[in-house]
Amino acid sequence: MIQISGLTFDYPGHRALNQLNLSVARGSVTALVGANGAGKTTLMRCIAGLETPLCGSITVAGLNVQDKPRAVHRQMGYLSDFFGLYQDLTVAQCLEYAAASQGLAKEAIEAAIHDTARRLSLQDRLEQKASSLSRGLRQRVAIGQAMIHAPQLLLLDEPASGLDPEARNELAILFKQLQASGMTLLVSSHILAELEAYSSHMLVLKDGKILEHRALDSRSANSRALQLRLACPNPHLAEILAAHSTVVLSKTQDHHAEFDFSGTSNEQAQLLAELIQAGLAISSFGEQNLQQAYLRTIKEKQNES
Ligand SMILES: Nc1ncnc2c1ncn2[C@@H]1O[C@H](COP(=O)(O)OP(=O)(O)OP(=O)(O)O)[C@@H](O)[C@H]1O
Repeated sequence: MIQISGLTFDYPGHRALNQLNLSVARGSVTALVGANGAGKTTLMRCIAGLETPLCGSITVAGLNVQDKPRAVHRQMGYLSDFFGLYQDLTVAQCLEYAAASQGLAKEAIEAAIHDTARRLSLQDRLEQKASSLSRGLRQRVAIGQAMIHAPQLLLLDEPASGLDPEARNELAILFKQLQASGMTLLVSSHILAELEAYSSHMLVLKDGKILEHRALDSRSANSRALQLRLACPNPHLAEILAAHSTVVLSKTQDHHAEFDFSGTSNEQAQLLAELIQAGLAISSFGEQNLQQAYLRTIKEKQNES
């Protein structure tokens, strides 16, 4: 869906993106993560055709973003990290405005408003003014504006910032529904637990470069990152784990280990049984979450450089 080759972007006196190469698969949901200033917003703005790179090329659905920005915009929705709504417009008017500016035919607009409102559970709010909406509802209207033209690709910059846990959960459910309907999503956030609920891939940026881009779905990966925690420390933990040919250790302490495991779920269950049999008092055993995977990536790459 997105192909990027040799992308470099400079702000005056600062290189924000440095020779990025990237391919984002159709139908994926990619969590775009990285520290403040890593280049996430700049990357999204370049993909959205809102910035002109120094060099490199970006194509979306086979269309070159610089050559055919309007055609690309028809395939794409973009929610900026600082979006605004016209306060005096009702929700229906906000959606109508977005539909018209996306070039939807007049006769298609009414249906698009109702379809979008239904998907975002905004049907009961259509006549309410934007100024009277809660933060979560405003966010949903802004997402509605970005997707009213049924784009193939949705770029969302910090879509959950400022939302309460319930609204975040609703957003995660929505993103899963959008993915199920065939949409490709690129979503940036600092809250990794939230991205984990719906992401299929993780793209880590650091200082304008890609640190890692990989699938999160362990069912499609050859190996998965597991972690184990002990109720009582055991000085032989590393030794016991290392005896298994399916295990490649990445970090061990007396009470905690992180490792890559290559094997089926049955073999994983077998490993757990053998570790318990070996006398380890295991209090938790399972896949690393996104936050742990992210911190591990950052650490590994730091050690490499
Ligand atoms: N208009 C600008 N002029 C100069 N430098 C800028 C400008 N906008 C961003 N930068 C710099 O470019 C780098 C990348 O910024 P960007 O906003 O893309 O990062 P980010 O990963 O989205 O950060 P955050 O998580 O804080 O939103 C940062 O070092 C930032 O200071």
